[in-house]
Amino acid sequence: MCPSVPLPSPCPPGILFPYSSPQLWGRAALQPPVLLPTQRRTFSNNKILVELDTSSGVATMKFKSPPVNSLSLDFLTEFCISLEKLENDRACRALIITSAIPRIFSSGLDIMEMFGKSTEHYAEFWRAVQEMWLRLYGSSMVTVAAINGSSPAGGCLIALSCDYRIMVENPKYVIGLNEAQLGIVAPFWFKDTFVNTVGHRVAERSLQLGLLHPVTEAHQIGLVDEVVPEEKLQEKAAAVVAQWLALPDHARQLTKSMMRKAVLDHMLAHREEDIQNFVKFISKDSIQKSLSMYMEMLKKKKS
Ligand SMILES: CCCCCCCCCC/C=C\CC(=O)SCCNC(=O)CCNC(=O)[C@H](O)C(C)(C)COP(=O)(O)OP(=O)(O)OC[C@H]1O[C@@H](n2cnc3c(N)ncnc32)[C@H](O)[C@@H]1OP(=O)(O)O
Repeated sequence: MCPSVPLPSPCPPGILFPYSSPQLWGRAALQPPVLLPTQRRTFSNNKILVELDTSSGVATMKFKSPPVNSLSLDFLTEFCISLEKLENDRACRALIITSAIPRIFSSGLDIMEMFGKSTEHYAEFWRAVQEMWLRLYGSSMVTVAAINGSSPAGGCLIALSCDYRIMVENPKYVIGLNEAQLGIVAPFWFKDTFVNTVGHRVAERSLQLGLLHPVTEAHQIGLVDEVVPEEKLQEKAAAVVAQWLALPDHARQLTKSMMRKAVLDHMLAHREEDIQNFVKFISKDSIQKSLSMYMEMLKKKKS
């Protein structure tokens, strides 16, 4: 089958036809088929650092928003811009997402964005959360979450939206959709993304109890695909990416799209309604009180 990129015609003499080599399938196949020295392109903002190795087509994205990589409106905006840049870059075929903050992958949605703000702000914030998920879950790149710390709620959603999850083995790290513990509810597309990863029964129990799973348990239920020691994480992520990139991009991408289309389409069809539901829900006094108590609890835990 032909890739969806235009074929060079005629094939230049003296070189292998680029599409015959699995390593050259896909967007990077348009590069001239000569051995190039490793080339790195870096771009950064104050929340995220991205390094693209143009010879392998693999980008590494590091969250670097202290103290806990919470997903504020600014963070989500920078995240979406970075994803868009990589998606539109023909030299990029894969993305590894990890954290530069010790012990934390991401603490999830920034609770302060959902507390004591205007309805307009809630709507803008929620649209940004949706946008992040649409871009990541619908990405045509190979995406691997290299989870080097705890990853509750929205942080877990980022990991779930990737194609593969590798987590560092550490008894202190947890991951899961713990919204119920905060007195809030994971929206249907969080739930669908979770169900597509761990299956209905496991998701139902985990969501209702708002469980944060220790790493070994997360592995057992299929929430993470592999567990590795910290020092092996990047090496493992690179090996997984290489395995996935060995396939023709168009076949992998069409398969990914087939598997995820129903969930993405469902959300797109109900996007505005979902924003209205969020604004109505989060503006309730009882929900604001729950969030306030949760933040208090976090602060007390420290003292
Ligand atoms: C009918 C249905 C309609 C649909 C309605 C939809 C409803 C909404 C759905 C929302 C979906 C997703 C929600 C979320 O993602 S909510 C966020 C959930 N996250 C958590 O529960 C994590 C909370 N944090 C922690 O457990 C810990 O902080 C940590 C991440 C394990 C790190 O622990 P630590 O000891 O290293 O650091 P700590 O001292 O606790 O924190 C440092 C400071 O950071 C603040 N902070 C932590 N997490 C958040 C956060 N998510 N948002 C904002 N701020 C956060 C913490 O308060 C500390 O601040 P300070 O130093 O005391 O000022």
